[in-house]
Amino acid sequence: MILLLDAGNTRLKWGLRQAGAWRARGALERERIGDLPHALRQALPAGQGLQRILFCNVAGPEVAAAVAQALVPLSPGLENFLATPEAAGVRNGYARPAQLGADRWAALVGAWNQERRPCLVVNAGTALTIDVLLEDPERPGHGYFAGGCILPGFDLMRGALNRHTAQLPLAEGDFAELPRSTDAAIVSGCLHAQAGAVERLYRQLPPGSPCLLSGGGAAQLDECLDPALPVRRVDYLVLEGLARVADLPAVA
Ligand SMILES: Nc1ncnc2c1ncn2[C@@H]1O[C@H](COP(=O)(O)OP(=O)(O)OP(=O)(O)O)[C@@H](O)[C@H]1O
Ligand SMILES: CC(C)(CO)[C@@H](O)C(=O)NCCC(=O)O
Ligand SMILES: [K+]
Repeated sequence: MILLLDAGNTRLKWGLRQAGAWRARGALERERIGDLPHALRQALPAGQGLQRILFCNVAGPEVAAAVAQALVPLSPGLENFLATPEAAGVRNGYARPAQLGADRWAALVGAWNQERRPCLVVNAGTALTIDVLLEDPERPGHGYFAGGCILPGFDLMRGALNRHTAQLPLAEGDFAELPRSTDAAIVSGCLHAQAGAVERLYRQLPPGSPCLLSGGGAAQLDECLDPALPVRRVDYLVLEGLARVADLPAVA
């Protein structure tokens, strides 16, 4: 059994994989990382241990330490997954490839290996990331991460308005094309900004390319995207990419 871990800034997502298939997946709030061994023991078939742990972390050293600590009783040792210039058939176009968030890189690897064609890779989490994945002009059949954007996620956007103004509440409610209340104006303003950025970056792709949407905010964002956009909702895209890397034969 292999354990794949995606530590984001809000939640830790985990997946157990065996013989190329998921045995179990789940998510924990970052304050509940101590519950990870319990969740894993419930999911692991009796008598089965972990052969390998692949850890993708963009949440900093404290979270890394908490995860390592929680896994001591189970752990064969954590392998850190980091962005590299190339992985599993995808080339990283960042000026400094190692600067790219490991979660974005894993999602891009997962996306290419699912789609094998250009796509927009969107993760609506604590941050919203919108990444352009093309076919590599230098290596047909391979993926090329051509660049992408980082925005505040929905909660960060509406939270910033609330914290830094006198009159704006922590808005709740539904999206409206043309809002007529303060709450709707804030909720819709944040979602218009996010959807607009997705639709603008989508212009970088060949017409008809899929837009892969994942993360805790995916459903909410999906509701206000242009219906003409070919959206594909993918749960746990980062874990899919990590699984692809873990399933590869080790480089000698
Ligand atoms: N039920 C929900 N309805 C609407 N939006 C939601 C919901 N749950 C989460 N979100 C939005 O999703 C974003 C964060 O999602 P979540 O807490 O699942 O983090 P995540 O996708 O695990 O991100 P990270 O990888 O950064 O931890 C926030 O912007 C939040 O507003
Ligand atoms: C953008 C986030 C926060 C998204 O989780 C993460 O991928 C990150 O910290 N990235 C590092 C910077 C970058 O990707 O350019
Ligand atoms: K994040």
